[in-house]
Amino acid sequence: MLPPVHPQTLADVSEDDLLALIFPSLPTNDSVLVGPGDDTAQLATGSGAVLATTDAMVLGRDWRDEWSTGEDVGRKCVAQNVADIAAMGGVTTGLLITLVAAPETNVAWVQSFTKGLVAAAGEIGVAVLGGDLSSAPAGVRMISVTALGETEVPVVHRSGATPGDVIAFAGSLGRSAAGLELLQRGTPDLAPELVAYHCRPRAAYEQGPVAARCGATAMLDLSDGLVRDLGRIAKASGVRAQLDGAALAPFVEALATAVGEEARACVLTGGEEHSLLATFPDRGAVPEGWHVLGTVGEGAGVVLDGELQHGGGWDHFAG
Ligand SMILES: Nc1ncnc2c1ncn2[C@@H]1O[C@H](COP(=O)(O)OP(=O)(O)O)[C@@H](O)[C@H]1O
Ligand SMILES: Cc1ncc(C[n+]2csc(CCOP(=O)(O)OP(=O)(O)O)c2C)c(N)n1
Ligand SMILES: [Mg+2]
Repeated sequence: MLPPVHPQTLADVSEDDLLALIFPSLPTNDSVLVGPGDDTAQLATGSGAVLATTDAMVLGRDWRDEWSTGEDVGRKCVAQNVADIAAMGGVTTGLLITLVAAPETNVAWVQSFTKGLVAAAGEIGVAVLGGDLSSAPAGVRMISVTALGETEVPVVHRSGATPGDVIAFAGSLGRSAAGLELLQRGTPDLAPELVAYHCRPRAAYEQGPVAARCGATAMLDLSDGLVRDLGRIAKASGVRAQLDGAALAPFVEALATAVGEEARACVLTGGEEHSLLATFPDRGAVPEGWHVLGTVGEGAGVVLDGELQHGGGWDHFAG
């Protein structure tokens, strides 16, 4: 349990004071040989190889304090990274958390962030191994999370799809983007469950290793939009990804009441969903609970009902 909410800003406390608030609640697991507090952490590995990934979140770009609580941000930064490990077929074992924040940041925000982080990591048995704190100019706050993981099965790359494969996903489509759209319109009450998914995504992490065991030929997690991310599989594999509009229709319809005409764009180009998208050698190999969306053919790019798809999706720099 975290101590009661703190009334001060970071300018009022020392780094050690702040760490003393954070450390007691951090989750651990059996792989942790040295946890937070020393110069590095030490993690035992069973498989002889480590999966490593990192993802950053920046105030104003990845979240707004009017829309997301500290707890939401804590949960989301875990989800983003754990989904990346799952997308290789792996299981996350530990996380390193860097918090860079302006001195005017409330200590209560850091406590709320830690609560979300601890909850999301603890629920899936992931240890928080340590991290770093740094100050920033006024108005700046960012989080960087590094996740470490392992896999008992060979990793699944983006590059293994071949013509004849089936495209499928586990999780949801367009819900995060629809939630963001409602926040931007100022009508979050129209579908609070979509807003909740945007603020606190929880991907089907456990399906990553399942897909790997079922022979997935390529896989990634949907962070920048279905068409853009599928295009990455197509490009890495040297194939054409063929989406079937009829297979996508129910996911578009499910969002139509909340966001109307935008529903299709949410499904095709919405980011931050963190569902797993994979290709399998045939329909029989697609695991239970996965939804088939199309097939892999010869050529390049992504087509929807035969029509080549251009642009859309999230890009930090090109917009
Ligand atoms: N600044 C960087 N230096 C080196 N490699 C990077 C950097 N940024 C991203 N990458 C690598 O580029 C690839 C694509 O990154 P990204 O789009 O962030 O992946 P993801 O959507 O899985 O988070 C990843 O393999 C990532 O490790
Ligand atoms: C205030 C705000 N504006 C816009 C967005 C939408 N947004 C921010 S990042 C992103 C996509 C992916 O993020 P990134 O951290 O680059 O994921 P990666 O591809 O590295 O996994 C999206 C759709 C948001 N979450 N919050
Ligand atoms: Mg990234």
